[in-house]
Amino acid sequence: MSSETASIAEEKRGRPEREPLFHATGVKKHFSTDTGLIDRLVGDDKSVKAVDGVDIMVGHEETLGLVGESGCGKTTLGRILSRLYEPTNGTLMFEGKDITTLEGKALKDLRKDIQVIFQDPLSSLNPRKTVGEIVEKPLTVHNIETEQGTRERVVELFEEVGLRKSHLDRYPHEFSGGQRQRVGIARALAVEPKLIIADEPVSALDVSVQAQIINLLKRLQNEYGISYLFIAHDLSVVKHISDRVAVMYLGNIIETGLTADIYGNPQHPYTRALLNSIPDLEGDGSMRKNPLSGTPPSPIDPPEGCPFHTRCPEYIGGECEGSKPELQSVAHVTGSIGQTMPTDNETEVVDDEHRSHLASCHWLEYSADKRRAQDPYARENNGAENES
Ligand SMILES: Nc1ncnc2c1ncn2[C@@H]1O[C@H](COP(=O)(O)OP(=O)(O)OP(=O)(O)O)[C@@H](O)[C@H]1O
Repeated sequence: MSSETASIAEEKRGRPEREPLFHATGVKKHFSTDTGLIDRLVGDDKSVKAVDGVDIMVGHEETLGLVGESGCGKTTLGRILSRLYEPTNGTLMFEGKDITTLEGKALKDLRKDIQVIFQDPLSSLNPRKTVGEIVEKPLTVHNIETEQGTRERVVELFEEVGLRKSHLDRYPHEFSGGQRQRVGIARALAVEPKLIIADEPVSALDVSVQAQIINLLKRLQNEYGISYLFIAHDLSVVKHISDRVAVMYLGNIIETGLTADIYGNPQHPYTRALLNSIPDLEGDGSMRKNPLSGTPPSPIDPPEGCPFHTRCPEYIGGECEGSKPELQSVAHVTGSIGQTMPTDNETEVVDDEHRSHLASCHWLEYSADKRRAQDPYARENNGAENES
């Protein structure tokens, strides 16, 4: 780490900010479909409800993992947060400022703070440019002057991400998938962003290369003080990198919490079923009890009430089909499963049936989230726990 990057992380840590880095509320993205005149006249809403009312926070220097089955809206949400898509509804607050409708120079400046890394770096790297030119471009676009000069800064960025100076004049197709992802990371890092939205950044890579990229992202987080929204369908990868996890289903966040809580003590039936769908690799490799079955309903016509009720193993009838549950803050779960069920910041003892009912009907947000997301020092305080 250069002294320059060390000071970036130190400067970010020293700021007395208490609000989350990113706080989005009531976010919706409804894609219109080509409906006929009659549908439009009778007001039949055939839009794709890709994101359907999401509240989400990302804290300073933290990694929030975003998981859920294919088509649940992860990419759409990531694109809204990075302002690549306009939200249909909702408010996006970044560092306490409303960025929902930024345009022109203000939006260009925001792009410096929020960068995106894509799953397929080949399609996001210009094939006609050398990788050196690709990494240099954001420095020139944003008029970023560095002490050592642009070319030397590009060399330094290459070294930061594990590439060599001799790679500078090669083209993207001359690299392996892992190396291309490193180029994508160097390009994002060039502008020293505060938040990187990483959309399935390792999904296309071999397992050993995945681990290298994850370790690289963690190291850069420590050096530069970056936050990540890490989108992935692979729950094992998310577990390794995330401080907190948000679980998404059919355009909604249905549970968020510290990684250890989500994986060790999931409360929502969907989270439990999703985790049960990972083969038990420490056992005999078989599926666990009650894995997910079926496929999600269409986001054009999501079910009334709890969107998961059509597949929920804990479905209890009419109540699940009533009003759509709200994400609720609940006390941190400390007991073993079934002994306690948190409700509205209180912990009360309930029987198993009541527990299932509550878990089915209330979407859960551990109150520990809020402490963490509002505390810029939380990562340092909790870092040791996460590494064990
Ligand atoms: N531009 C679009 N127009 C219409 N529908 C869209 C558009 N983009 C996404 N969708 C739909 O919105 C829903 C959410 O898609 P999205 O790609 O955000 O999900 P995802 O969780 O990222 O899925 P995956 O893991 O497969 O990438 C899907 O039903 C998808 O078909």
